[in-house]
Amino acid sequence: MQKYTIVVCDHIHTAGLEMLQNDENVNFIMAADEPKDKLVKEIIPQADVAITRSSTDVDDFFLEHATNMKALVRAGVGVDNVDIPGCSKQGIIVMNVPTANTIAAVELTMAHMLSCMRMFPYSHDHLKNQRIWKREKWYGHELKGKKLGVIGFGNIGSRVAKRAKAFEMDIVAYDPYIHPSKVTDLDMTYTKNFEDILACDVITIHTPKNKETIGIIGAEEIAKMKDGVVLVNCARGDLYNEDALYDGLKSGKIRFAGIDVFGKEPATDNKLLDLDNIVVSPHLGANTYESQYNIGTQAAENAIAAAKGISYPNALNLPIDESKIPSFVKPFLEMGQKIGFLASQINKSQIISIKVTGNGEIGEYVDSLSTFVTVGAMSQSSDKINYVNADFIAKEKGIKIEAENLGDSNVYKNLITAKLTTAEGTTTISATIFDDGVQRMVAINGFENEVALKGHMVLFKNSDVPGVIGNVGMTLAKHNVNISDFSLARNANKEALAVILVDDKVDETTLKELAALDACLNVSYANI
Ligand SMILES: NC(=O)c1ccc[n+]([C@@H]2O[C@H](COP(=O)([O-])OP(=O)(O)OC[C@H]3O[C@@H](n4cnc5c(N)ncnc54)[C@H](O)[C@@H]3O)[C@@H](O)[C@H]2O)c1
Ligand SMILES: O=C(O)CC[C@@H](O)C(=O)O
Repeated sequence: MQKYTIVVCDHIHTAGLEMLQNDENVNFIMAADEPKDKLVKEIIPQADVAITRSSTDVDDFFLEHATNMKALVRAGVGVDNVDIPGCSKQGIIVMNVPTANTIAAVELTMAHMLSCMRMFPYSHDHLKNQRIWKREKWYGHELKGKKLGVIGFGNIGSRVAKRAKAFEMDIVAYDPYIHPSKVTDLDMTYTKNFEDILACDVITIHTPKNKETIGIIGAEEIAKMKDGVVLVNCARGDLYNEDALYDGLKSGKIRFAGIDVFGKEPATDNKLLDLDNIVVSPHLGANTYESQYNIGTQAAENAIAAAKGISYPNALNLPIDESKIPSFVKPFLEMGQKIGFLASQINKSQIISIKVTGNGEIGEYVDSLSTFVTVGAMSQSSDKINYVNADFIAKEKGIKIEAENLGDSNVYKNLITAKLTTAEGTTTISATIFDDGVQRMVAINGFENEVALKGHMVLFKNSDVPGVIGNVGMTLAKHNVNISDFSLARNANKEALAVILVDDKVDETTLKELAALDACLNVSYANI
C-alpha cells in the first residue's frame, strides 16, 4: 500500500492530527516541538507534504532539505514567510487555508479597537493586580461617530468594517484591488486617495504583507494623521513602520495602538512593549478554538488530498496567471483533477490518452483544465506529478492529451468532461458545479448519475432486471458498509449503473461478492 509522509511543523488542532493519524495511506510525523534545525535537517527530507504555520519559515534552508516534497499547506492565510517562487522552482505546490480564521481575526481586531478606546487592559490591571479603584483615571472615547479607515477590504477588512458600522462608525475603505461597489453597497465610503484614510480617527490595516504594503504607514503618513489617532494592526508586522509607530506613540500623536503582529516574532524584546499607550497580543488573530478546529481539519484534509494527488485546494502557485482567470474557474480546475483521479481508479491501467472538453464559459479555460485532469489521472501512477510538470511527463510517457472548447452548453451553464483511455478501456466523466458550490459528477460512461465528488464510492453496473438494488444493499450491509448516497441511472441497452457513496473503504472481499451477483456486469471502487 502506498504510504505518504505528512510532516506537521507547527501545532494544529488535534482534530486535524486525528485525521492524519486515521488515514491508512498517511505516515504522519508530529514535529511541532522539535528544534527548527532538527526539523529541517532530519525530518523535512522525509516529507511528501508539510503543514506549517507562521512559526516555520519556508526559506532557502527549508527548501534545500525539502527534497521529496510535492506540496506544502500553510495552515492559515498569510504566506509572507513562504518563498513561493522557490517552491515553484522545486515543483512544490503551496496551498493556504484562506478563510478558516477570518472571524477570529475580525473579532480580535474589534477587541483591540475597543481596548484602545477604553484602555480596558490598563484599567483591568489597575483594579485586578494593583487593587486600585480610581474611576476618574479611566475616561475613554466612543467608537460611535468616529471615522474608521480600513486599509484592505478583503475577508477580514470588510467584516471589521461591517462590525464597526454596527457601532455607528463612519467607514472609509482603501483597497485599489476591489470594485468600489463592494464598499459602497454597504453604505460605506470607498476611496482611492490614501490621504482620506490618514484623516480618519481610527485606522486598521488588513492587507497581505508584500513589497507594496511593508511600511505603508511610516513617519510621513503618521505626520499627516489627526492628533490623537488610534491605530490597529492585526494583519502583519512591519505594515506600520515600527520605529515610526514607536515615535508617534511616544509623542502622543498616536493616542493608542492595538498591535497583534510584529516585524520580528516572538516579540518579547520589542521596544513597543515599553510604552503604556499600546495594547498588545502575541499574534493571536487566529487563536480561537473554532478557527483552529477549522484550520486544523481543513489543513489536514488538504494535505491528504495533495499527498494522494487528488486535488490541491487553494493552490497559490498555479501554472496559470491567476489575475487572468475569473474566480469561478478555480473550483472547476480542482474538480477537473478529481475527475481525472476518479477515472484513473475505474480503469486502472496504462494511460493512452486524455481528452478534456468544456462547455459554457469554462470552455475558454480548457487548456488549463486538461493540465489538472492530467495531474489527477496520473497521480495514481506517479507521485511526482504536479501542475508544473504534468504536460511534460505525459508527453514523455507518450500519453496523448487533447483539449477542446465545445462552446455553449444546452443543459448546464458550465460542464467539463474528461475521457480517459487506458489499455483496459475508456471512462468518460462529466461534472459541473451548481450554485450551491458542490462539485458534482453528472454523467459517467453515458449514464446520467448525479453525485457529489467526495469520499468513497462503489460503481456497480448491471443488467437492468428487478431485485438488483436490494441485493447490492444487502451485500454491503452484510459487510457493514454504510450507504450515504445512492444514484441510479439506466441506458437504452437495458443496463443500469449505480454510483453508491459509502462511509468507508470497501474491501476486496465485498467487491468480489458484489461482482458475483447475477446481474452484475462490472463493479469498481474509488475514493476521492
Ligand atoms: N493576526 C493574525 O493571526 C491573522 C489571522 C488571519 C489573517 N491575518 C492577516 O490579515 C491580513 C488580511 O487577511 P484576509 O484574510 O482579509 O486577506 P484577503 O486576501 O481576503 O484580503 C486582503 C485585502 O487586501 C487588499 N490589498 C492588497 N494590497 C493592498 C494595498 N496595497 N492597499 C490596500 N489594500 C490592499 C486586497 O485587495 C484584499 O482585498 C493578511 O495579512 C493575513 O495574513 C492575520
Ligand atoms: O496562527 C498562525 O499561524 C498565524 C495565523 C495568521 O496570521 C494567518 O495569516 O493565517
